[in-house]
Amino acid sequence: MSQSSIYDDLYLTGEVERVIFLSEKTRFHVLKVLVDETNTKFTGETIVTGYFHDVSESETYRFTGKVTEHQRYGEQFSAVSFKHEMPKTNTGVINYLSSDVFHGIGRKTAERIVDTLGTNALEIIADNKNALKEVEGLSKSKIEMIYHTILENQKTERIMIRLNDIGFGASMSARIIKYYGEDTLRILEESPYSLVTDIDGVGFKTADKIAVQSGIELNEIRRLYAGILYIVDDVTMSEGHTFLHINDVIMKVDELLNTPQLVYFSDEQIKEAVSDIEAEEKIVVVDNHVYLPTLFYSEYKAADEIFRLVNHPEEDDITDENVDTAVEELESLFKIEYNTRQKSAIHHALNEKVSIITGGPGTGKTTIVKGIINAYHELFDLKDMDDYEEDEYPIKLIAPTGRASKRLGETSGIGASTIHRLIGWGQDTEKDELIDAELDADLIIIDEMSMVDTWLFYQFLRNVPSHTKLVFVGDKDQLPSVGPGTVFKDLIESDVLKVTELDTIYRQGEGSSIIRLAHEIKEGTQIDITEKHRDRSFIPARVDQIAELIDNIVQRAVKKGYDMRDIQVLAPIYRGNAGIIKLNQILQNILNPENDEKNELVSGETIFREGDKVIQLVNRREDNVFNGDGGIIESIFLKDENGAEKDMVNVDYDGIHITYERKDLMELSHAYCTSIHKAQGSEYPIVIMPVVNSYRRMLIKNIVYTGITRAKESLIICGDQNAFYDALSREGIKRDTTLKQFLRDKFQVERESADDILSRIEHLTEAVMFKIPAMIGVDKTPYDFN
Ligand SMILES: Nc1ncnc2c1ncn2[C@@H]1O[C@H](COP(=O)(O)OP(=O)(O)OP(=O)(O)O)[C@@H](O)[C@H]1O
Repeated sequence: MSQSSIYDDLYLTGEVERVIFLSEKTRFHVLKVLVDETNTKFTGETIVTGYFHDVSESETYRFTGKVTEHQRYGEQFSAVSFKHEMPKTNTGVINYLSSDVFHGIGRKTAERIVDTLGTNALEIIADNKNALKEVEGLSKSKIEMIYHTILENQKTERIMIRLNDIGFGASMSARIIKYYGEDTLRILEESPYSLVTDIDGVGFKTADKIAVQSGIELNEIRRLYAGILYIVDDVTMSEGHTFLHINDVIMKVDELLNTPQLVYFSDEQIKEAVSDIEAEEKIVVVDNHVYLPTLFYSEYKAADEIFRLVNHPEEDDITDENVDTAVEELESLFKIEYNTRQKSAIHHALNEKVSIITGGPGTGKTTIVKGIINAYHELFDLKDMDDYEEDEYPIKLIAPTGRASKRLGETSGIGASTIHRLIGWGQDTEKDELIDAELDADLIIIDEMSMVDTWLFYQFLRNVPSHTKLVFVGDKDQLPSVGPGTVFKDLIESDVLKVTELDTIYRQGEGSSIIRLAHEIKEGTQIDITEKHRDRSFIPARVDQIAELIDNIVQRAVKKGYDMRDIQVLAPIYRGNAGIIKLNQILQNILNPENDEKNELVSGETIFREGDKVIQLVNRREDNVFNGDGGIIESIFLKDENGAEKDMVNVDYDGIHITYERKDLMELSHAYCTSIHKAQGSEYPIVIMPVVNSYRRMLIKNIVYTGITRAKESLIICGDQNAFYDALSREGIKRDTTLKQFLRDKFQVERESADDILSRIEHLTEAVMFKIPAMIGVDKTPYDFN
C-alpha cells in the first residue's frame, strides 16, 4: 500500500493480539498490538485505533499515523493507514497459512508448504500456483483456494492504494470496499458518480474529482445526470421539501457544475437532462415540480388513502345527541367542564371518519384523548380492555416515537405503541419495501403527529381498514418531522378534514409561566425573557462561561435534592465549548463522578460509568427500546473480571434491561445533555437551555418553542438574550410540499388534473416509486431515527 500520507514519518509494525472494539457500521477499530518494529517510543503491547476495512487477530500489520492522547488511557497510536505485512520468517508464514484466512489448512500442511517453498512461499505462489504442486498431499481444490486467497489479499491492497491516492481516509475506504468489493476499481474508473448515491458520506464534489482523474470530461452528460440527482436528493433530504421547483434545480445544478468562467451545461441542457432522468424513472416531474419518486408517490397516494377513509360509509349510527350525553357523563366522571372547542373535538373524533386536534402545551389534548376513549367505550358498549384478547381491543393508540408512545400509553391508561410497531415496520424491513399489515381497529388515535413524515404517513395510511376512524393529535407549532414533509400542517391547512384547535391554556392556572411563555412565542407577542418568575429565569452568559454556569446551576439543583433524572440540559449542537459533547462531560463529573466502586468502560471518546444517564441512538424494535429512549447504566462487567467473557454494559430503560457488548456501544450516548430534536416527545422537571450566538445556525423559533415546552417545573435559559430574540424572529426554512394540494384536488370532484398526473406516471411500478434514500452524509435512513 502506498505510504503517501502526511504521517509517513510515524509507523508501527506488529501483530494484532486482540480486537478490543469494532464498530460494524463505521469500521472503527480499537486494537491491542504487540509492537515489533516502530519509529515511535511505543514498545510491547500498544493500543492502535483507526478505521480499517478488515483486520484479523494474530496477523501482522504496518500502521502509519500519529500519536494521540486519550483523556483516560494516555498515549495511543491513531492509524491513518495500514498495510497487511506479509510474514517474513518461517514461523510467520506458517502461522499465516494456518490462520483462519486459509480455510482448511492446518499447521502440518502449512509447515510442509514452507519446508518445500521456503520463506518466500507466498510470493512464489502468487507468481505461479503450480509451485504448490511440489508440496506433497495438497488437493487441487486446496491449491486453488490458497492461490486465490493470496491474490485476493493483494487485490484488496491495490484497491486500498487507489482509494488512498484519491484521498479517501481509511474509514471511507473501508466502507467503499465493503459496498463494491472487487468491483471497486472498475466503478472508480467507469462510473465514479455512483459513489454519491451508493456510499453515504461521499459528496458530489468528491465523485467529481475522481471523475476528472479518471478522464471523464467536465461537460459529459453523465456528470450532468449525476449532478441533477444529487441536487434533488440532497436538497430534499437536508431541507425537508418533498419536491424542488424546476427553476431551483436549474439554478442549483448550475451552481454545482458550472463555474463563472466555464459554462459546461446551459439551462436548456439541464432541463432536457431532467426529462431524460424522468424517462429513466429516477425522478418524477409534475407541474414543474421535481420529486424523488418515493416522495411523489407517498404524497399522492396518501391523499387517495385519506379520501378512501373519509368516503367509506359510516357503519355506526352515532348521533350528536348520543355524543352530548356521553360528554356530560364524562364531565361528571372526570369532574371537569369541557370548553366548547374541547367538546367539539370529542364530537368530531366520534362522528367523523378522520379528524384533527391541535393545540399547544396544556390546552387539554391528553384530557380530550382520554375523553374520546371513554366516550367510545360508552357509545359502543365496549368491554373492559383486559377482557379482550391481545390485539382485539378495537381502540389503538400510537405515536411516531418510542418515548412518545410510552408517554401516551401512561397518560391514557390503555397502553400505546409506535406506528412502526403497529404496521410491522421492523428492523429487517427494507427501506424500499411497501408494508402490508393486517391491521384491525375501529378507532386509531395518533399522537405527536407533527413528528410524522411523508413516508411513514403513507405506509401507515395504506394499512388502515376503510371502516376505521382516525384522530390525529399534535401541536402544529412544534418542530417538523426529521424526514421530508409537513404532513400535520398540510392536513390541517387542506381544509378537507374537521380540525379543532384547542387554545385555552389550563395548566397556566396552576402558576406556570413556562406555558404562557410558549404561547407568547407561538403568537409572536413581545417577550422580556429576562423577567423573573418562580418557575423560569434567564441568566446572561458568554459562550465561554456556559459550561461553568451550567456546572453551578446543576450543583445547586443537586443540593436541593434533584437528581439526574429530573434535570435535562438541551442544546442544539454537538461540537464546541457549549456543545452537547462538552456539556455531557461536565455533567457526568457532577452527577455521576468517578468512583472506585463504579466500573467504567471506554468506547471511542466516551467513558461509560455505572450509574450514567444514557440515551439509545437507534431503534431496537425487537427489544421495545427506541432511538431517543433514556436509561441508566446499572452495571458494567469487564472481560475476565468475575468470569465475564466479554466487556458488557447493562442499561435499565424503565424496567427493560438491555445488555450491550462493546461492538454495540456506538448505539449509546450520554444523556445529561441532549439535542432538542431528541427531546421532542419527552418532558422533564427541570430544563436548562443554553442559547448563545454560536448556535445561531441551528436556532429558530420552533426549536426554542419545542425546547421550552419540555420543562414541567422549572426552566432556566442561559446565554445571550439577543441570540434568544434573534431565534424567535427566524422561522426556519419553509418546506415545499404538495400533500395539501393533492388532498384538495382529490376532494374536489373535478380531480381531472390530478388524475391526469396519475395517468402520466402509471407506468411506474410501486417498487420503482418507493425507494427511500439514506440521508446524505449520514449512514442511516430517516427511519433509524424514529
Ligand atoms: N376543560 C378543562 N377544565 C379544567 N382543567 C382542564 C380542562 N382541560 C384540561 N384541563 C387540565 O389542564 C391540564 C393540561 O391538560 P392536558 O395535559 O390534557 O394538556 P395537553 O395539551 O395534553 O398538554 P401537553 O401537550 O403539555 O401534554 C391538566 O391538568 C388537565 O386536567
